[in-house]
Amino acid sequence: MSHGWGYGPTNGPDTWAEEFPVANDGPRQSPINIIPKEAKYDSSLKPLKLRYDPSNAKGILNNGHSFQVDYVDDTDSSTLTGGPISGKYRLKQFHFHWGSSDDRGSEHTVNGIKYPCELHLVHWNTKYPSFGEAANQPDGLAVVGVFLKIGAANPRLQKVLDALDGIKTKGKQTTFSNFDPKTLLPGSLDYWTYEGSLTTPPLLESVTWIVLKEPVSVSATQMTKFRNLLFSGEGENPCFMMDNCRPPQPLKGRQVRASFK
Ligand SMILES: COc1ccc(/C(C)=C/C(=O)O)cc1
Ligand SMILES: [Zn+2]
Repeated sequence: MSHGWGYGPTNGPDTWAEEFPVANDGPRQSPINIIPKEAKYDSSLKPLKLRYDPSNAKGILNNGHSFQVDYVDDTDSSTLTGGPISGKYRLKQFHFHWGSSDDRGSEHTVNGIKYPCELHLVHWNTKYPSFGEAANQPDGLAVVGVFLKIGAANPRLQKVLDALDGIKTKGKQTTFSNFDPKTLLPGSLDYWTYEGSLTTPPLLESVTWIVLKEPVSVSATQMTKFRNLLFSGEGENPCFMMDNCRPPQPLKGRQVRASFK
């Protein structure tokens, strides 16, 4: 039976370096703790431009580590431009990381503070022929991170949360159509940016991170729906999906820039 990486006591983030040495040796691992006072305002940073076609949404999948909403990415109809990046990056998927309680769950932290959940919108650089090729390039990926903070129920999340009952176990997927992920973003697109990596194996150091300063809301009841997913497959011992978050990694001299004063 494949052991495989995960978030448990025997296969969690502290064990990943056994199969993926970059976990410990890499100079640009993610996530990180963001210290706003140490971020440098960069007036050359452009505003983010996110243009998504809702009809590109194609499915929702429980991948055994999180769930992801996948997008058709064979044209430039859902793209990220501007911000710290050059050129055009296509939306591939979005997914979340969350905790077992409302005091933890995000991967990035701000002054050491954890949010209960973090959304990642994954994009790839169209100067490369595919996501797979781009994922192996230092400027191949751009991930927009959005913190979720406990508050009023977020109606923008509901369509995603209502789909989770259909993908409870690892490997399950259903169609998921007509969804604009721009509706998940906060009012302000102010961001911090730094050069980092995927936060799950293979932990490729190909990500320009764009972490939004302003969180969006999620209610405690909505958070229970995330935690009702299973890491485990149908017919396996049930293991509820939570704390699927890698802790912050050493900054190793990297500069975090801010798009705002
Ligand atoms: C092996 O294929 C992979 C594709 C995507 C990813 C991502 C997007 C990881 C992350 O979000 O940290 C990993 C593997
Ligand atoms: Zn992620």
